[in-house]
Amino acid sequence: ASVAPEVGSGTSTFGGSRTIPTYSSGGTYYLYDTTRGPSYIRTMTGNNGTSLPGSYITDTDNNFTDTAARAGVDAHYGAVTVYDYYQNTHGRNSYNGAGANITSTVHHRVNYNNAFWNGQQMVYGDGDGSQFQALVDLDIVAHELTHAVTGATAGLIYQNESGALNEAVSDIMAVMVDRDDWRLGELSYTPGVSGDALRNLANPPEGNQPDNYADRYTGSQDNGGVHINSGIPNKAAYLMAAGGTFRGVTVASIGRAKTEKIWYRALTQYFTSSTNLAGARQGTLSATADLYGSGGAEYAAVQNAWAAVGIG
Ligand SMILES: CCC(=O)Oc1c(C)cccc1C(=O)O
Ligand SMILES: [Ca+2]
Ligand SMILES: [Zn+2]
Repeated sequence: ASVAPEVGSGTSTFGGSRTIPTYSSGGTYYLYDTTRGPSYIRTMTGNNGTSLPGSYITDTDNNFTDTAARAGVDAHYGAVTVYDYYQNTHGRNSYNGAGANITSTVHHRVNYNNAFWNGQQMVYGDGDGSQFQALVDLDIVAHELTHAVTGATAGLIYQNESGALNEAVSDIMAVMVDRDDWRLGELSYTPGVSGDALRNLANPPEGNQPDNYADRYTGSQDNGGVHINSGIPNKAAYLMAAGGTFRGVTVASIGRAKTEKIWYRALTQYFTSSTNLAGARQGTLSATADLYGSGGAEYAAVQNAWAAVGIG
């Protein structure tokens, strides 16, 4: 058929190749998926300008190897991977739970060290080549799409403690999608330096974040420290999943699978727009009680994890 969904491939920014869903029409191939819940999941290029969504990324065959296509290949791979995570792990059909279409745009602006969800779509910069290379690491894609999930559910206000929780939810879901580690954005961050990451949920201070409530930032920078204080709930989530003794408190590991279920249920059933970090403790405890009861190892681990970071 000259118009059909296809399975294609493409070269990744980070080396190697990705298998990606594509669409062909009249011999032109597009980064465009029609095989999942949404009518489309599509990845566009901003051509290093500011207009959105920009233009389609195309190829004359089903193997996207052009250098200019690499960021698009990764963003597209990430978008469908994160879609599948929410559908398969949490039974959620797209960020709104009702199959909303997903658009991503890469090559936004010039040397842009940012990635964001603008309320309608995901947008990715190329980085300046020093602080970042293309910000299309799977962790980052999952972080951005989770901002959309949060926006469609709890709507956590993006400032002060509710904003730190908003950021933490995005980081926590991101490390559950990119399940190999507790680091965030390591492929995109500082291409000239190996072994570092944008943030590390196992050890937030590595990313200049606090890992306990007493050390929280109370200033006005960064919308009241949303990317700073997220280290506190991030550390709590890490302790729930991996366990450990921290600041004199021992937390028994409950594993990643239970931890992601607890946080997803807390986000979608208990968190509201004004939930602060004390409210995050309460919401995750309520979610744990719903899922596993309030007398078991899971509930104790959640209690201890928050206590270890100085909350509750
Ligand atoms: C892990 C992804 C991330 O933090 O993206 C951002 C960057 C790189 C700069 C500013 C804001 C964000 C964000 O999405 O919070
Ligand atoms: Ca990672
Ligand atoms: Zn964010």
